[in-house]
Amino acid sequence: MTKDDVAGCFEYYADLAEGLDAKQKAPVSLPMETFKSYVLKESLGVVALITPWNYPLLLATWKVAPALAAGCTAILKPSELASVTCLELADVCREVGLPPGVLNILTGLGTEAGAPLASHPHVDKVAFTGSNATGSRIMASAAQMVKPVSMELGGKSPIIVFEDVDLDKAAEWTLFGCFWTNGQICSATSRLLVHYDKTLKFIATAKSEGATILSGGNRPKHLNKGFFVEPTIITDVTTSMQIWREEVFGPVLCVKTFSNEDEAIELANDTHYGLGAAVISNDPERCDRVAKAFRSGIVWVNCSQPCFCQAPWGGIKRSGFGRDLGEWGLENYLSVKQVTQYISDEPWGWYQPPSKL
Ligand SMILES: NC(=O)C1=CN([C@@H]2O[C@H](COP(=O)(O)OP(=O)(O)OC[C@H]3O[C@@H](n4cnc5c(N)ncnc54)[C@H](O)[C@@H]3O)[C@@H](O)[C@H]2O)C=CC1
Ligand code: BAL
Repeated sequence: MTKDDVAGCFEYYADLAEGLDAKQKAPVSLPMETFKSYVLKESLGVVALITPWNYPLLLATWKVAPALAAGCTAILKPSELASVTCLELADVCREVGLPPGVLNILTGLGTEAGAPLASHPHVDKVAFTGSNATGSRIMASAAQMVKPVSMELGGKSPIIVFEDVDLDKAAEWTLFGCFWTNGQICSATSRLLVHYDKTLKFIATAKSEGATILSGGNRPKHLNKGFFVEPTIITDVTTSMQIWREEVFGPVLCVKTFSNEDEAIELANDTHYGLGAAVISNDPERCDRVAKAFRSGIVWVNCSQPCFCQAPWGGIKRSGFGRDLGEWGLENYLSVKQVTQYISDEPWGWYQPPSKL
């Protein structure tokens, strides 16, 4: 899946790059006829792209493709846990004729490679995807030079399942939304809010489909080595518990019940994060209401996790700011310059001409 997504993302931004020239010199309407003004979109310059270990190539591509499309020179610092595919990407870029120095890969530890890169005075912008703790450190060092940053951080995303749905479909999206790629997804919908009436049936369905209910959380018996955790579903959670509030970045789904729409929305939004959120219901008006009420950057209706490079990706609150993907991802690497011209033949008239007397 990743290779196709990577190629698709480069193709998408190649198209947007071709369209950029036509967007130059967009006129700005002014209230005075003696002036005219237009806007230039210019590359930000040298950008540092710092990326995490999950989806190492795809998440790097979400930044490299728009940065190059915007005309930036990029220094990509991949995760020290998963750098190889990014080095391969550099080889491909060289093979297809990208001029030397336009894309640079800097491997190494966060403290030894990432931190000096982020604080380097010749870096014009830092685009970061990773944990909140690292994002906060990068923001603090960038602030010393008033350097722009964009932050794609963690989440603890909710999925609300209303009582009017087909249970099998809801169960599939709920499991996919949390357990896909072992839950190592920033936007994993790991807090399930399910209407009370459906709870027992929902759990029974999940049981019949082989999920581990109220037990998981252990190392699978047949895997003695490595970092494996059974898919885990936890009920009887309170909203003050760590498991409800903090990102696990693993296959753990917390379940709470609600009795009406307002309560579901309140529980969904009761988090410092605001990346993804999902609603499952057969009532389109309710889906619209809930989509508007969610405090998040991404909303999925009757699904969870689909991701298209044409649509904006990113969060609010402590999930970050700025957007990857879509035309918004390109804007991340462009600055906006106004050019305003005085077009009248008359003098400006601030200084009165000397008296003829
Ligand atoms: N919002 C989004 O789109 C996404 C967010 N994430 C988040 O990423 C996290 C998991 O990724 P990790 O690699 O564990 O995150 P991490 O924050 O530990 O590392 C991310 C990158 O930052 C670098 N780094 C570490 N310390 C640094 C420092 N002091 N200065 C500069 N760079 C430094 C690392 O070497 C790595 O390249 C989760 O919190 C997840 O939610 C992951 C994917 C997508
Ligand atoms: N699904 C894109 C990468 C992520 O959410 O971690």
